[in-house]
Amino acid sequence: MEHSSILISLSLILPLIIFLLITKTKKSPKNLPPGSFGIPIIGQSLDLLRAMRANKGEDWLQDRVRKHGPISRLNLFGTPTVFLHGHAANKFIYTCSEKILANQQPSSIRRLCGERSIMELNGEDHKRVRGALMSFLKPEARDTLVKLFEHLVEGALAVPINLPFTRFNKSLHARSKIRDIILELIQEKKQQLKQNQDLISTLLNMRDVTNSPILSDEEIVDNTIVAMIAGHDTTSILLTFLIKLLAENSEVYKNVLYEQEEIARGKTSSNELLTWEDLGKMKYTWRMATESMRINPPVFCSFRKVIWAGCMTHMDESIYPDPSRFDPSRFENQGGTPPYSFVAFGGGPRMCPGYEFARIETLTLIHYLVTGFQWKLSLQDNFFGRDPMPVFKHGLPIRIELKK
Ligand code: HEM
Repeated sequence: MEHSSILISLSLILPLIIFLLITKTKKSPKNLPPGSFGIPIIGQSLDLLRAMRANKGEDWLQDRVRKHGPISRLNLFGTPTVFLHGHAANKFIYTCSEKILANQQPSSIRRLCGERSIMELNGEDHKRVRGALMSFLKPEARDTLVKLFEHLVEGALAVPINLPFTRFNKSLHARSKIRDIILELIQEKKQQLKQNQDLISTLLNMRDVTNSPILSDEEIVDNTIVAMIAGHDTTSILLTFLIKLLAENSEVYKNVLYEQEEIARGKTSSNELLTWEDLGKMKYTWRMATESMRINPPVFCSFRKVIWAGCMTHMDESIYPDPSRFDPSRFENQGGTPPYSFVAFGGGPRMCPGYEFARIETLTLIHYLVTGFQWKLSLQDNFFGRDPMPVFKHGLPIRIELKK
């Protein structure tokens, strides 16, 4: 072997030997939960991501619970962390003070969404930004930039190694382009001084008692990115599941159609828009959407300083008997269900501020879809994996036509 190749081999193997020696000789402190942190930075990330892409994320976490119990340590997406499981964990996380469990995302999400995004902030800063976002989330929001956001989301749960051709590197590039576009929009909107037409002008126009802007430009950039990610993929994946469900389950379709046609019949013309009152009448349709999110929650796991998959309570037999059965009537009377059992939108002070917005989008789309169109799935065998959001392997091709 040539000298140069020996040197290259040594430089690759030596760090690994040193790492193994260190981890062998270093005793883990007694008060850490069971488990291990694995290889630095990578830890168990690749294992979990592989399981999620095969839609086996829940099984992977269940195995962990069987092996180490409901609390264990691991290393995910560049951050040594603690995994918590179960209904008691949901209750603890959603109700405990931020002094005990401050919000902190894995470093991949932090670097893609920004240091000043709502998901990183705590205390008064969190309240200020959340208030600003919530005051916008009443009217409608949407924009272009879809492709860049797709790239950005792909790297949200990834090992945060920024080397050329890695997913994370592609996502960071997408973030930097999105940041430039949003900064340019901020400058444009500052000159136009238009009132609350969209998310950015709403955030720009917000003033405190001294008439100073409530959010800095960087905070507007980071939180526009979060609102786009949190608001786009979540609702669109819910709608994808519902379109599939309605095509496959004739009983559910019949009930939804009956409810929506009743509402359409109450209109004097087909151009008359839906009202708040109409949305309130769509009780069965929302129960169907809720049951769909119970079985297939769009958001699989969340992070504070710990990671937990709160939605695993959705499959707890003692809370939801025969949990794999699709049954919207479970949500008719919620009296007997313990709090923090259905957590598709999270809970506590960090519960999804887009809940109402997502409900309006979903109910409105389903109304116009079932009353105006009929459709069939083009593919029968189609399964989904999480990447990190649920994605159907072949998309969801459908044959759709106007109702006669
Ligand atoms: C079906 C639709 C949706 C689902 C299932 C969903 C789910 C969630 C969940 C589980 C959380 C809490 C995560 C945690 O506890 O760490 C959350 C937070 C959040 N969601 Fe949603 N969401 C949806 C739609 C939306 C929409 C439409 C928007 C905005 C346009 C939005 C904006 C946000 C924001 C900004 C946060 C962070 C809140 C904070 O940290 O205080 N979401 N969402």
